[in-house]
Amino acid sequence: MIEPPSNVAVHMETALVGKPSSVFLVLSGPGGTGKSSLIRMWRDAEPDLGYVKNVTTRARRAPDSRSGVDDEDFFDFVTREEFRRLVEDGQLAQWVNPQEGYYSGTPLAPLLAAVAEGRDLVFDYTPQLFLNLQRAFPEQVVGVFVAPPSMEILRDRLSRRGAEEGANLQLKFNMGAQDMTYVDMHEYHVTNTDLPSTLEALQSILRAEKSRLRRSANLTEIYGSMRDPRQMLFYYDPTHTRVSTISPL
Ligand SMILES: Nc1ncnc2c1ncn2[C@@H]1O[C@H](COP(=O)(O)OP(=O)(O)OP(=O)(O)O)[C@@H](O)[C@H]1O
Repeated sequence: MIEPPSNVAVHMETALVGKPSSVFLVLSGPGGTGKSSLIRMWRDAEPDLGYVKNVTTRARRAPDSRSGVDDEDFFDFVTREEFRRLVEDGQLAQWVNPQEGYYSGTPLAPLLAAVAEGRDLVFDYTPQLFLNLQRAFPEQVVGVFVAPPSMEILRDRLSRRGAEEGANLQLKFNMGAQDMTYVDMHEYHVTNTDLPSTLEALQSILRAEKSRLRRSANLTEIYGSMRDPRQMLFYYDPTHTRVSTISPL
C-alpha cells in the first residue's frame, strides 16, 4: 500500500478537474474580413455558443445572400437618443463612434452575467472595440486578429458584400487598412482563407484558453495545498546519492 504524504492524503479523492472562468474570445480585424460569417457558422454548429448583440445607431444592412449573415442577428438598432441614455446610465461595457453620426457599443449586463456563471462569449469587433473591451475585462478577453488572405481579397469581399458603395466603400477599406496596424496587440492571428479551417482554428483557440491553469482557481488552490518544499529534495540529486530519508528542516 502506498501511503501519500498527509497534505496529499486529504486530496486522494478530490477531482482534479478545472472549473474554468469565462473566456471572451474577440474576433477582431478589418470589416469585411469574415468575422460575422465565422460567428454565424459557429453558432449554426454550436447553438449554445454565447453571443451578445451590440447596439448601434447605424441603419440596418440588407441580409448578405452569399454568407447568409443577417445584420439583425448581430445588432439591436437604436436611435441616437436611446444610445445616449444607455451611455449615461452606464449600461454599456464599451462604445465607439466609428463614423460621423454613428455609434455602437456592447451592453454590460449580459457580460457580467456570463462572468458570474463562467460562460464563454464570442465577439465580432474592430481592433478599437477589442481594446476597449480588453480594458474593461482584462481577465476574460482574448484577442484573435482575423486577417484576410490579402488586401486585394479584402477589397473584393467588401465590394461583393454590397453593404457599402462609392465613398463609403473607400472609407471602409481605408479604415480596414488602419485596423491592420493593430495586429500586434492581439494574442492570436488567423488568416481567413477558407471558412471551415478558420472556424476550426478558432474552436481550438477557445479550447486551449479554457485549459489555461490560471483560469481554474479551484485547481490552483488544490495543487497549492499539496505543495511541500521538501518534496523537491527527491528530484535534486547532484551527488547521485538517492535521498531516502528527510531529516527535520
Ligand atoms: N473565407 C472566405 N472565403 C470567401 N468569402 C468570404 C470568406 N469569409 C467571408 N467571406 C465573404 O466576405 C464578405 C464579408 O464577410 P463578413 O460580413 O462576415 O465580414 P465581417 O468581418 O464580419 O465584416 P463587418 O465587421 O464589416 O461586419 C461576405 O460576403 C462573406 O461571404
